[in-house]
Amino acid sequence: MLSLTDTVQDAILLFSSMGKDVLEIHDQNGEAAGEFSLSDLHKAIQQGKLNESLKDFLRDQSSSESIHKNLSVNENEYSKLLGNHVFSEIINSLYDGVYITDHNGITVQVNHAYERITGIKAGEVIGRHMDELVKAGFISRSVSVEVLKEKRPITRMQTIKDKRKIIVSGTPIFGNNRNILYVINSVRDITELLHLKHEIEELQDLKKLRQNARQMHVNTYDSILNSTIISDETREVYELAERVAQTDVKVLLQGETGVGKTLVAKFIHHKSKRKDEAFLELNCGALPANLIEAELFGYEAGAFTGASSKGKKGLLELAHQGTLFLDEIGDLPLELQVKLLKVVEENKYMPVGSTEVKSVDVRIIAASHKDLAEMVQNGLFREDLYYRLSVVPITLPPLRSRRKEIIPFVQYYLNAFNKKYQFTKEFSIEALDVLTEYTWPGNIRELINLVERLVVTTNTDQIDAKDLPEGVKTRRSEKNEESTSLKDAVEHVERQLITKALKKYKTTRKAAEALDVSQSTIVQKMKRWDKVD
Ligand SMILES: Nc1ncnc2c1ncn2[C@@H]1O[C@H](COP(=O)(O)OP(=O)(O)OP(=O)(O)O)[C@@H](O)[C@H]1O
Repeated sequence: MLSLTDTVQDAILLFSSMGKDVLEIHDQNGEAAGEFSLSDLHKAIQQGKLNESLKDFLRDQSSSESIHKNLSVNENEYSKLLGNHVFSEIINSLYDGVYITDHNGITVQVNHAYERITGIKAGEVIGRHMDELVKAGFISRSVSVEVLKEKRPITRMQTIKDKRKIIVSGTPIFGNNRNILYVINSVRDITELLHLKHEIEELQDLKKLRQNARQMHVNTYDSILNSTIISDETREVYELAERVAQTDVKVLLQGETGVGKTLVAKFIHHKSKRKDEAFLELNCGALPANLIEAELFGYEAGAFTGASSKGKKGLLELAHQGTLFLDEIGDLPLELQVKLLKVVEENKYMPVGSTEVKSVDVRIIAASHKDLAEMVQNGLFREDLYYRLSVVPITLPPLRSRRKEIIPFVQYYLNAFNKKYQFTKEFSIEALDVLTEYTWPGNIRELINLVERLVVTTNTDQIDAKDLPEGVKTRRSEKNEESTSLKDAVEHVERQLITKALKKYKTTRKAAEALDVSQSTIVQKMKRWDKVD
């Protein structure tokens, strides 16, 4: 499970996650090279050798053990010692907890550190048998009892109340005739250590994210799109958009509000042969039906009350040879859908109040945040129009499922607003953490607005988690229940386990063995994740 070059710290995490007492160590060829036990870990912690490699640590131990002698002492001397107040003072001055039981498993002494670490008072346990204390729920299992049974030193990692993790090492003290007189347990709280290790790892992840963010800024498109951030998570979308830009094929962009549909439409236009002609936009959800009709198809002079006496050109005509982007197409009333179908199928239409059929050469890109396929099923959107418009459907995922992009977006817009308002603000790591966890119902648009607001309203150079709006802070914890499907959650766990195993074993074959799955399962999953990334 471990390699010789791993450090003692790496072993702590593995012990904690695997719940084992002994872990195998492998050399660089994957061959078994020894074992690392909980009692080795305990020694390493006591000797402050957390950053030492397992190879160095085990080498040092074997040389020191060879000079270690087993002391055997008279029983009377011990019982005198235990009652002695100098001895009590000595053990009370230790930082680690000490718990002593006699040969029957009855508690005879505990020190202050033990009380501090476990919250259990000496008066509650002294004179009581360990089995009784396990039954009463003070501890989950007794290392002393195991030592008495097996007559050898034993070390265990345990979880006590408040989910604190402790490491307990029990050592038997033998009398002259090799019978056990006492068991001395030393107890160390390693919760803090584990915590620190997690924090270090999280910081490293964050650092990597920031580096990626920098690379992504370089990786932008030119001209109008030089502010487009294209991450691994959206690269496929933009690559597809670039391919379809070469032809006039109809594209339907789908995704929640603010995910970047308009930007992709502009991107297609600017990558197409129409790039020097107009790109016009109509939000079908923003106007009543009659006005949409007038806007889109134009009207003849005097076509309706209030119409301009000169008539008006419609967007279709104005976008001739260019691109017309119809946003929120799902809101287009059914009667106008018929008219649009004629444009899409024949490139022909009639302005309002006119009998003249006009021809037009325009590329139409439609977008919707509603599920058009479902609308078709419910009779709210024409099926023929749906199929005509969605020859190439492109779906933009919500920001909450493109988490790797959040920090790059935040940093990018932070720079932009710092420049605009002449500030040099920065986000604290905690604030970035909260922003990464947030659900972003308004997606990138919401993120841009929030960053601008924070840059302008905070009065220190560092924007901290406490400066974020309440909604952002509270919606983070709801996120998992709200937006993670069971499938996503399972995939997330699978991915974590496989990544960890690959890191450890280096080859898919060995990782597969460790996880008890076939090698092809791992390879297939990795291929799928590669695509998603
Ligand atoms: N990849 C990107 N890089 C940088 N900014 C982006 C990116 N994608 C979107 N944005 C910005 O996010 C904001 C919202 O994007 P956009 O207007 O394209 O979303 P939308 O999906 O069309 O929203 P709606 O459905 O509400 O019209 C815009 O300011 C846009 O410039």
